[in-house]
Amino acid sequence: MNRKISIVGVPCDYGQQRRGVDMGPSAIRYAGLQQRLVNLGFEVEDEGNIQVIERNAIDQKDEKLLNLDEVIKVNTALAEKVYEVVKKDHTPLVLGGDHSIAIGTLAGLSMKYKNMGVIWFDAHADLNTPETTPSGNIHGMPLATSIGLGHKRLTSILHGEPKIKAENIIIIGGRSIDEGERELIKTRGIKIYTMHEIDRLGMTHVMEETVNYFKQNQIDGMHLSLDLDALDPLYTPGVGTPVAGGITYRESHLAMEMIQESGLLTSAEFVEVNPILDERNKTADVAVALIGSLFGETLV
Ligand SMILES: NC(=[NH2+])NCCC[C@H](N)C(=O)O
Ligand SMILES: [Mn+2]
Ligand SMILES: [Mn+2]
Repeated sequence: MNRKISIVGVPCDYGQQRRGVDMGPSAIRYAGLQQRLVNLGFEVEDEGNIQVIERNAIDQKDEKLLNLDEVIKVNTALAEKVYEVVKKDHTPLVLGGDHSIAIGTLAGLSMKYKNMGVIWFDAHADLNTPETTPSGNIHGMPLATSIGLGHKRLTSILHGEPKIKAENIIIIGGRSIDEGERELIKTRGIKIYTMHEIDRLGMTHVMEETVNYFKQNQIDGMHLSLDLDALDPLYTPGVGTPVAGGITYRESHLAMEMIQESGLLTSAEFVEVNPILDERNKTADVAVALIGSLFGETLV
């Protein structure tokens, strides 16, 4: 990982229907992100926010994929930005916004990494397609999109190839998986550690297996996409789609520390922080604490 980090904010809430997640980047910055990274010895460049058109100005069209045009616009701009960041060899740290922004992040990263491993830390699998989505919300589709499944205009952002390989995905924390997603997990052989495996094996074992698996696959980069709803809502109440029975604060820190220890990490994104639903910025505080561990903070 390069010691120069580029922060990119994406104040996008078009991938789902609750307002407020567009304020995520601001809340995470406010929680002390930059100083935290500087204290760890990183050179930090805040690239500012991707421009997102004000939601009030858009009338909701009656469409199957909600706000498709806006999601495409944001993700195209983000993909180009992330590509710029990796071209100058900086480590991208992307702040959401809802999880639809992973479409742009992964597209940008795919320009540099051809065999990238992706850790999808999430209560959900985000593997829906226009055919299987129960909601029409594009934040439920970024993983499917990135392996080349879904609306052509989404899968062809930046280039027409799949952005990542299904066998290079590991979902951690899953506990709300839709029928169509289950099918894809089976047919595509996508690796997933649900809460069942986390309870049964323990987070240490899950992370050891994750790191070993990626080493076996000879990945050329590793991206962490962390949806704050992976944690139990007890710790991160400020999310739009909370699911009970999640990862604990301690387990999530351990996972971050073990990713850091692996030395494989090359980029990260933290998404779904919704300050309107939060309690005194608790969820953004957790995001920044996790980023601290991910980038090398230790207890002593
Ligand atoms: N990134 C998220 N929080 N995604 C939640 C997705 C929920 C549900 N599976 C859907 O497709 O609508
Ligand atoms: Mn989620
Ligand atoms: Mn998600």
